[in-house]
Amino acid sequence: MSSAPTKIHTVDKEGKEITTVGFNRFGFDSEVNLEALRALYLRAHYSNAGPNGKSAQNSSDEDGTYQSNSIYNKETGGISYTTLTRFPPVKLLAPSERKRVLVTGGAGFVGSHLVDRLMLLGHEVTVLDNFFTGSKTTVSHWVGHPNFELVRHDVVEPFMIECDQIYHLACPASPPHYQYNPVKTVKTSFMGTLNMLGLAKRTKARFLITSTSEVYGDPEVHPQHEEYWGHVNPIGIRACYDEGKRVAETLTYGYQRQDKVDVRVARIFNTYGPRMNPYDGRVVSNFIVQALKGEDMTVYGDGKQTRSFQYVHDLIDGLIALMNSDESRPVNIGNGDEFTIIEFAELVREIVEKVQDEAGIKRTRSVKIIHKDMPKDDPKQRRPDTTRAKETLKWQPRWSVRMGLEEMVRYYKAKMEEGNL
Ligand SMILES: O=C(O)[C@H]1O[C@H](OP(=O)(O)OP(=O)(O)OC[C@H]2O[C@@H](n3ccc(=O)[nH]c3=O)[C@H](O)[C@@H]2O)[C@H](O)[C@@H](O)[C@@H]1O
Repeated sequence: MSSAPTKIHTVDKEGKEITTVGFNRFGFDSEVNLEALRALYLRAHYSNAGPNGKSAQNSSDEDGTYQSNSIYNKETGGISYTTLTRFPPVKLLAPSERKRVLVTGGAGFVGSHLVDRLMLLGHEVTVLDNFFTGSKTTVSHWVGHPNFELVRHDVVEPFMIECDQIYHLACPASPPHYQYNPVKTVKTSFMGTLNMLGLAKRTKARFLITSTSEVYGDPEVHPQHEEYWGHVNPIGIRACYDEGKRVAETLTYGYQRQDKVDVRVARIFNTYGPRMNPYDGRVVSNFIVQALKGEDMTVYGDGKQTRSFQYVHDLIDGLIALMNSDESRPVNIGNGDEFTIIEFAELVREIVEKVQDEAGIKRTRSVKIIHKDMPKDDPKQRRPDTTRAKETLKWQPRWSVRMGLEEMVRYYKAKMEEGNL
């Protein structure tokens, strides 16, 4: 089903139109046009850069987006994939400005957005991924580009390459995924980080690890600031991830002290956006998919636990700013807008209904909120104190939760229409 084009009006928390993401800071220009990014993940009828939006730069793909398509045939049960005949235009940088960047976990949800940004900015990007939770489809629009390389590799094994910057993201991040094979999760955090730090030491590349708010465990300090040591159950079902990331931070600062490796540590708080695996079990993807399909939304426990959700473009701004800044202490990157999970379920339902109304879709039933058992050790509250990021990176989130959710709902809705969800 192809919908009529929807002019998207995206405003920031202050009501100002968002037309670009990123900024020129710390000698690194990370600014790109939002439409150029959207053309890589939103279908044309949801992008102002589509055939009717006219702002697209020499777009070659039929529908004005730079995405490879998957076409599902219901009758045969077969799926066919197309590749692009022309790549999205990237910035032409002087060789002295062009960085060789390694992104581990670059085919994952966050990794693929970082890759899009670095590629559009004109850098040379190598992605390492074992495709355990990442997927080739998230970066397939870059495969074959002269600035891009995709390598199937598991970071628990050493890897050699010459590079200037390493963004080390590789690790399953959703609770059902990281608990699926807890030994492998610890191994990935420990050995993967050890290998990548060894690589940084040899190449003198700057090393950034994406740590997590889960290092604070079930926090007794609220909101969480970077000086808080956390409250983690070291033998619980979440420990493989929490303790894995804690030891990864320990290793990172060990290499800094011992070997003078130039390190950056980002503690990422709950993040959502397009390309998040719809079945990875996290709350944002679960709620949107359930509401779009007209299924009941599953709130765990009484739903009074809180989370604070940030949109993926804000996170990428923060990661790039941190990498290029002089801040080597851990930095929280997250959005301070805190919701109880019940409130959040209601917000998602309202936004899904808005997007459905916009497309003239009639709902067959009203979506109910139901309760399921609370998973063990689930943190009761979480909100970042982002004073450090504000002071040292001059970074703060621009996307309201509502704006980001609208875009994510449109992304999943388009996937659903293609038979891909
Ligand atoms: O982003 C973070 O800071 C970290 O925490 C998250 O873990 P969690 O906050 O538990 O994320 P979700 O699985 O999305 O759950 C959020 C809350 O919603 C609840 N939930 C989840 C799924 C669902 O269907 N219903 C539901 O009520 C959970 O019990 C939890 O209280 C992510 O999974 C980690 O990748 C990340 O490092």
